[in-house]
Amino acid sequence: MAVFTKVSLEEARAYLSRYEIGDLIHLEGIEEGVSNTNFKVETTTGLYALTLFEAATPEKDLPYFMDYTLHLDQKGYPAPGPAIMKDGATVGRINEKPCALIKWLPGRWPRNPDTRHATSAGQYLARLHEAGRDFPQTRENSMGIAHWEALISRCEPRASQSARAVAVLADFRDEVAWLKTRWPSDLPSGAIHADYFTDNVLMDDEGQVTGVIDYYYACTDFYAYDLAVALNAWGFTPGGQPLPDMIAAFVNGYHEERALSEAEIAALPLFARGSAVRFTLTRLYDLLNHDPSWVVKPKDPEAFYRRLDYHRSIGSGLDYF
Ligand SMILES: Nc1ncnc2c1ncn2[C@@H]1O[C@H](COP(=O)(O)OP(=O)(O)O)[C@@H](O)[C@H]1O
Ligand SMILES: N[C@@H](CCOP(=O)(O)O)C(=O)O
Repeated sequence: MAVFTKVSLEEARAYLSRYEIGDLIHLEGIEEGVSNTNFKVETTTGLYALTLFEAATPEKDLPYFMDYTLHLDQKGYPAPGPAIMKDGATVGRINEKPCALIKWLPGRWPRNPDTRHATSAGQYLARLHEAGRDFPQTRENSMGIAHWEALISRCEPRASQSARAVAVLADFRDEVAWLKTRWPSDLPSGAIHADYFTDNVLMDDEGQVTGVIDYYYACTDFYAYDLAVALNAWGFTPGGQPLPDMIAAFVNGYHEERALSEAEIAALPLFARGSAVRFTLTRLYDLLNHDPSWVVKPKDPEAFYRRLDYHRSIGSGLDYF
């Protein structure tokens, strides 16, 4: 469950009075999610999500996230743009937590995605990149390759309890060194989502995207890296076995909307390896630092580590198509 911070009806009413969005009808805690506290809010003018940002989301970056989603929303992309307060602000505070009221988007994330879902998701990732092309702000990828060695170092002290974790981190020392010598420097780049997982893409009953949420890792990086993150999320079983048809459906959906260059296609296996390292590392860090009394269950790092074997076996980016 993800209501880390409670909000009473009185507190919600007082906060919502800063907006011109009518009167509060209903406030409901959302159990899903692992990072932030979310509520579904119904007012006399419509539906919204109220997010209270917990420690995982840096407060200093909230203006970037709000401006980016507002930009996408204004371009007609189905992103949850923030509601704007009477004084022009988009970020407020409830119970000492920074918070924002954002648009509620229709749809449900696909629990059992098939190739139809993957094609639509691929198309909408490409549209996200196109819609953000003229977004003028930048944000460094705080989970990008420049940070993986430091993340390995932060995992190592606690990893010594587990022979498996020690072996994975030793493998990653070599892997990151190898990736760094080959990482491209001049591919098309811009605003990326950086966490385009199935649970962040809302869809209708026909498997078509209705909304893309959770922009709290958004940053400036290569578009093809964002695609590789998404292929790792959509193209494997929950346990980490590859689903080549899903990978092909996603990548072809993307390519239809935004044609990938030869250099971007060539970089895909490298980016897919890097993104498998990134998510294995953050999941491992969370697992090693998990307190069993916490309600949120840590995600499985092994499932992401297995993806690395698959990408190491790929000869060319064209093999994903
Ligand atoms: N703007 C929104 N529109 C519709 N549903 C939303 C919206 N924001 C959050 N949700 C719902 O809340 C859940 C958790 O939100 P999410 O942003 O993924 O939380 P976390 O960052 O904690 O993982 C989502 O799976 C979705 O069901
Ligand atoms: N998608 C990441 C976890 C990021 O958490 P979120 O709750 O902010 O989406 C993973 O699967 O490791």
